[in-house]
Amino acid sequence: MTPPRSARHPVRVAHLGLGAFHRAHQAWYTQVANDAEAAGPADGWGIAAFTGRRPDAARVLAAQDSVYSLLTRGPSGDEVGTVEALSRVHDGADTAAWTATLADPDVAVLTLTITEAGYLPGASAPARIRDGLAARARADAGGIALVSCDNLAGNGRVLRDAVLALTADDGDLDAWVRAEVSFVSTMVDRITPATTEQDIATVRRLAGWDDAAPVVAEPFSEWVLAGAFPAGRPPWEAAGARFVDDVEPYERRKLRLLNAGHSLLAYHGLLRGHRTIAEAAADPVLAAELERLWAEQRPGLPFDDAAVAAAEDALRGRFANARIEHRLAQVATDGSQKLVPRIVDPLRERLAAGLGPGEAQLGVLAAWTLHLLTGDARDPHADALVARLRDARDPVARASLVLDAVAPDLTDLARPLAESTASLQGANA
Ligand SMILES: NC(=O)c1ccc[n+]([C@@H]2O[C@H](COP(=O)([O-])OP(=O)(O)OC[C@H]3O[C@@H](n4cnc5c(N)ncnc54)[C@H](O)[C@@H]3O)[C@@H](O)[C@H]2O)c1
Ligand SMILES: O=P(O)(O)OC[C@@H](O)[C@@H](O)[C@H](O)[C@H](O)CO
Repeated sequence: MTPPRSARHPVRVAHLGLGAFHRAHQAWYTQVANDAEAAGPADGWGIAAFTGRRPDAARVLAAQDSVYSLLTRGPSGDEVGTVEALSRVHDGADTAAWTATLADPDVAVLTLTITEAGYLPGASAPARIRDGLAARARADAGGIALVSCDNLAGNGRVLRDAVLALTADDGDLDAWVRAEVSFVSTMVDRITPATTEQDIATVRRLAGWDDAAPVVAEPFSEWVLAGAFPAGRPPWEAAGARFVDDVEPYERRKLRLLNAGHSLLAYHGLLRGHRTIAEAAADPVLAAELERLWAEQRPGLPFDDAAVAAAEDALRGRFANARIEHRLAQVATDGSQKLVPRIVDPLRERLAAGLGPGEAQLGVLAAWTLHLLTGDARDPHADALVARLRDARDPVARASLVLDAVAPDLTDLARPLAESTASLQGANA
């Protein structure tokens, strides 16, 4: 049984990448915005959400009228709410629905959660966006804001570059995109692990209906945005979103403390036999390594010491929330993409500032190397690297290959990275 909807708002937002995070974050902000305005079926902001790669999420959600439960899981209890901000869901392969949605003049915003790899040259999302924008230009449907919600530094700029790379050979479309499309940069934050069977059972008990697509998230949530919305936007500030001139300081803080910390816990934690972020964070060796990493990442953060200390303190509590089962194997995916903004950029900045490479920073790259060599890594963009690592003739050659993949300008660090990897291997033997 699906709970009856109180309203289906007109579609004014499109979304690509119908994963857990979209449902716990942007859809929840939209829900709160609609609630705050007491929006009815004729107004408010409905979302048409498209899957990124597989149709599964759309199938399951369509069977329950796109309504689902959000289980907010604090350190000492659960709260369940119903989200009905999705007005309709689609298989991303449905190109007719996609182009019709983007060509709709009522659609003012396209949000994206397509993972870091989704922006690489050759990925499908930028081409789909180009096709959608071409349909919008043909329909003369006016400006639109594209809002990347992926964990990338300068995500608005990265998206703009990826889209413009595909419009360059079509002068009219290129000029239209440059004039009409706003690429909004964002910092997004809410720890949202993949939903488990156990979560589905918990929601069944708490919500009282058989939700096949609930999503679980921590209570903490943050969204900071910079950029124009030429056709308007939901009043997301009702749920705490902040609109600023420059999102970069917030992005840096998040990527270099939270996400870098996650990567450290994931690669070291898996080598030490842990399964979740909370388990790894409770390991005294890793807790100390995390503090060391945060100290090394500190120089590039544009906040005063008190603000950084407050962010770190909040993170200690968030990582320790053992009721959020955030699997290290999930966090460890796609390291070849994630490690650049999280670890390599801050490491590079340390070197530029005349500081030595951070030992904990090198330690994360060392742990990633050993993770790749286990053969368990899920990172399609590193498959060739894994094969070459296995064939490498010695540890320094191996470290050079790793650096070449994520930091080709830093191959001088091959020897210290090889030493770090050897010592980690010894410690975990
Ligand atoms: N989960 C979180 O805590 C969290 C927090 C902040 C930001 N994010 C961002 O959101 C992204 C998705 O996280 P999630 O938890 O929803 O993961 P998920 O696995 O639940 O969903 C991933 C979504 O991305 C789509 N996708 C994957 N690869 C793609 C590609 N190459 N092109 C287009 N679409 C693709 C999938 O189809 C799916 O819809 C993350 O990669 C991250 O950048 C997640
Ligand atoms: O989402 P990913 O896979 O890029 O990274 C894993 C986690 O670090 C990430 O999802 C965090 O939990 C999230 O960024 C918190 O807001």
